[in-house]
Formats: sequence, C-alpha cells, structure tokens
Amino acid sequence: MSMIAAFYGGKSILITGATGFMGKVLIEKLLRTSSELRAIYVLVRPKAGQTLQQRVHQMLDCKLFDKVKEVCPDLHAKIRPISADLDHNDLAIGKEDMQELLSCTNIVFHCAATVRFDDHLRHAVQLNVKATQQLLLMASQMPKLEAFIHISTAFANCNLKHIDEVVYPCPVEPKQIMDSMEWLDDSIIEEITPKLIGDRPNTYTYTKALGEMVVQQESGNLNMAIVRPSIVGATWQEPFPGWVDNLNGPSGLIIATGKGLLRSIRATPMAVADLIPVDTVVNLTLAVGWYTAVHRPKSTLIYHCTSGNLNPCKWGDMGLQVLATFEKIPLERAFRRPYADFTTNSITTHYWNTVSHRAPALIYDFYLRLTGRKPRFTKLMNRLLKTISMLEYFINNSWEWSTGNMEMLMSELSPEDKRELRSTY
Ligand SMILES: CCCCCCCCCCCCCCCC(=O)SCCNC(=O)CCNC(=O)[C@H](O)C(C)(C)COP(=O)(O)OP(=O)(O)OC[C@H]1O[C@@H](n2cnc3c(N)ncnc32)[C@H](O)[C@@H]1OP(=O)(O)O
Ligand SMILES: NC(=O)C1=CN([C@@H]2O[C@H](COP(=O)(O)OP(=O)(O)OC[C@H]3O[C@@H](n4cnc5c(N)ncnc54)[C@H](OP(=O)(O)O)[C@@H]3O)[C@@H](O)[C@H]2O)C=CC1
Repeated sequence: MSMIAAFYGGKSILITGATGFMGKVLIEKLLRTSSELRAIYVLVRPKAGQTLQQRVHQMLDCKLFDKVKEVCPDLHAKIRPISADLDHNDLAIGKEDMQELLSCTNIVFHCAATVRFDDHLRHAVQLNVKATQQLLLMASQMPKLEAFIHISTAFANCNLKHIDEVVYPCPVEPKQIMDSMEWLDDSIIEEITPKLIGDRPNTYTYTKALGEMVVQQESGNLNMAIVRPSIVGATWQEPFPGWVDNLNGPSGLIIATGKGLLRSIRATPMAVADLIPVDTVVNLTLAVGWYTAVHRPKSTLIYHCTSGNLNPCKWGDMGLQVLATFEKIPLERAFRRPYADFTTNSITTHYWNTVSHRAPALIYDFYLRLTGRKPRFTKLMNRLLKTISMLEYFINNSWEWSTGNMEMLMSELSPEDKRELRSTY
C-alpha cells in the first residue's frame, strides 16, 4: 500500500463540497485506497427536496463508485452525512454533529464553494470567504486536527501573468468586505462590484482570492495548506478515464462541440490550455494532506496543481484533439456534424455567432413549432453563448504558475506514490 494511502488509515476526515465534482472523486479515492480510514464526514445541504441521506445514497450510486464497492463493501458506514449549509453564518450544523466533528476530525478538505462566474458578490463572499472563515474557526477547536487543506483556484490571481505559490493581498481587506455585505443592499453591491473585483474577470476569482487571504490571516496555529488547481477536467485514469458530472469549465463546451451546437469560439490558438484531470488534482490534494500532517511545514504552503509548465497544451491543439475524438467517437443525436473554428476578433465572432449559432437555432425551432413540438434550441444556444462569454477570458490569455512547492512535494514521495502522481501529468 502506498505511504499516502496508509497515512489515511484510521483517520476521521471532514470534506466540504463532498457532493461536488471534485468532492466525489476525493471520496472515491480515499475509500478505494484507504479503506481502513475511520470515517469521512461530509457536509451536505438538503437540496431539491432530498434528505441528506438520499443525496449521499444517490451520490454513491453513480458509476464513479462502482469499483470502490468491490473493495470497500461497508462504504455507506464509512460516510457520515452531516447536515450543513454554508449559506448560514453558523453553517447550520446541529449541536451534536458539531461536537462530534470538533472532537473527532483529523483532516479537513475544504472544497465547497460557489464556482459560478456570475454569482452575486454577496453570495460569493458568503460561500467563498465567510464560510471559509467559519470552518477555520471550527478547525481551531479540533484537538485532533492534523491538517486543514483549503482548495482554491490557480485563477485566484488571474489578474497577474506570472503567479507564484504565495498568497497575494487584495486591495480591500476581507473583513471589510464581509462587514459591508452585512449592511449594503443588493443593488448597491451590484453597483460597486466592478470596482471591487478590479482587473479580475468575475466574482468567483475575486472571492477565491479573498478566501486565501482569510486562510492566511485567520489560520492561527492551524497546520494549513492551499491547493490551486487550474481548469479541472474529466478523470484521466482513476477510477476510469473520462468521468465528469457537470458542464462546468471545458466539459460543457466540449460536449456542445460534439453535439454540433458550438461551431466557433473566440479563442487564441497559441494560448496555453492549462487543463488538469480531476484525479490528478485529487492525488495531489491527498499528497498535500499527508505531507502537511507529517512534515508540519512552518508556514502555510501553496501548491499549484497546473500542467502548463510541465506538459503544455495549446487551445488550438486541444480544439483539434476534441474534433479528432468526435470524428472517431461521435455523440449520439448530434444537431450537426462537429466542427469548431477559433475566431480571433469580436467582429468575426459576432458574425459566426449569428450565422452558425443563432440563425440555425431559430430555423430549427421554427421547424419544431411547425411539427407541433416545443422549441428549445434558441434558449439552449443563448445559454451556451452566455457561458462562452464568461469563459472567453480564460481561453484568450495565458498564465505562468511557479510549481516549486509541488515539485518539492513530488521529491518527498515514495517511488510508488511518485509514479501514481507523475503518471497523471
Ligand atoms: C473546440 C473545443 C473548445 C473547448 C474550449 C474549452 C474552454 C474551457 C475554458 C474553461 C475555463 C475555466 C477557468 C476557471 C477555472 C475554474 O476554477 S472554473 C470552476 C468551475 N466554474 C465554471 O466553470 C463556472 C462556469 N459556469 C458558470 O458560471 C455558469 O454556468 C454560467 C456560465 C454563468 C451560466 O449560468 P446559467 O446560464 O445560469 O447556466 P447554469 O445555471 O450553469 O445552467 C443552466 C442550464 O444550462 C445548462 N448548461 C450549463 N452550462 C452549459 C454548457 N456549457 N453547455 C450547455 N448547457 C449548459 C445546465 O445544464 C442547466 O440546464 P438545466 O439544469 O437548466 O436543464
Ligand atoms: N472545477 C474546476 O474547474 C475547478 C474547481 N476549483 C475549486 O475546487 C472546489 C470544488 O469545485 P467543484 O467540485 O468543481 O465544484 P462543484 O460546483 O461541483 O461543487 C461545489 C460543492 O460545494 C457545495 N456547496 C455549494 N454551496 C453550498 C452551501 N451553501 N452549503 C453547503 N455546500 C455547498 C456543493 O454542494 P451541493 O451539491 O449541495 O450544491 C458542492 O458539493 C471549489 O473550491 C473550486 O473553487 C478550482 C479550480 C478549478
């Protein structure tokens, strides 16, 4: 068994964001490789009328967990759902649950966040800043805590071209931002948001940067680390290739290309596509948890989980690879034969959006109406174009992330763990 997997044996682990894309892969990897772990506490909010037990059962029923059910038959007993809602200042965790979390937790993986680019600043601050502060406060009352791993994003400082593994200060202190959210009304917040986020493209990257400042300022004596993944895509190898469960980031656009919906996108073919498979992110995150707990670095280390300077890929290459894949393995019921071109200026982008996106959707919806069916393509196309407008910033710029800490961590791993982590780069 790998040294890292053995480390998690007997441990009680608290995961926030456990029902999310990354959270699920993290749970799967822990249960599959460290089945001797004591418990995984998952903070889950009741959603869409489901109880948290129903949500956890539904989560464990997905294909991702097929392999782990063979090696960890008692996986349901290992998972402890805890009702919580990070939209509430006290996280809406019950007294008894809180007592158990405080007394038992050895490792915290804080993955929960709002990852929407267009979230209202109030909500993004609540989830990505205030909830992080609350979790740090909880962690400071955990006598058995060995490490707290905070998941940020490599784009938290996307307003810089070269990004080091350090926490960069934001112009306004997080505490002032959180206090102002208490008394400003929504319309005033909307008005001042562009000024506050400054040269960052959205509230997501801005509040992730604020969250990092809170970690730096309020972690006290906690044994902390921050992991900054770049653009997280489907699984590369574990537990099987190609697993993804949402349309975020590249996934939605790749599927839209395969369905023949997306025919052109404003992108810079030579810009670096810093994509990273979710199982690589999880392997690095578990290695960071082990290293932080065992080696107890003197300060909070930040680890860039990026591929650009280790195994660079350009958007142009990625686009060709996507099209070649759909040539070999076409999606069912495609609207048109997949083809996607990169435009480089807004005039041609506008032209192709009209000719290749909006007009065909309108015509097809007209045909659906004529044949007595509900039109849906115009709405879908508008959503897709809105998503693209939010993502364009990231596919028309390149960044350089230093990876000294990540490479140091690699040098500390056993040959087996190193193979596992390096194999996914
Ligand atoms: C040639 C190949 C080129 C490939 C080119 C790749 C470029 C790839 C760049 C990535 C760059 C990220 C770099 C940051 C790295 C992080 O840290 S990203 C963290 C993850 N965050 C994201 O990706 C957030 C991006 N998405 C959003 O913020 C929101 O989805 C948006 C863009 C504001 C859209 O919001 P919205 O219109 O309210 O849509 P949303 O609520 O998300 O979904 C509504 C409906 O649309 C559907 N939908 C959502 N997204 C899509 C989509 N992309 N397509 C179709 N339907 C969709 C949903 O399924 C949903 O359907 P229903 O449930 O209503 O039936
Ligand atoms: N995906 C990516 O490309 C990247 C992601 N990251 C970071 O990784 C982390 C995980 O991202 P990812 O898995 O993609 O995101 P998802 O949107 O898939 O998951 C977000 C998680 O946070 C939970 N959550 C959201 N709001 C609340 C709330 N009010 N109370 C309790 N839980 C809540 C969600 O629970 P629920 O199921 O109830 O909604 C879900 O489990 C985030 O911190 C993100 O910033 C960093 C870089 C890239």
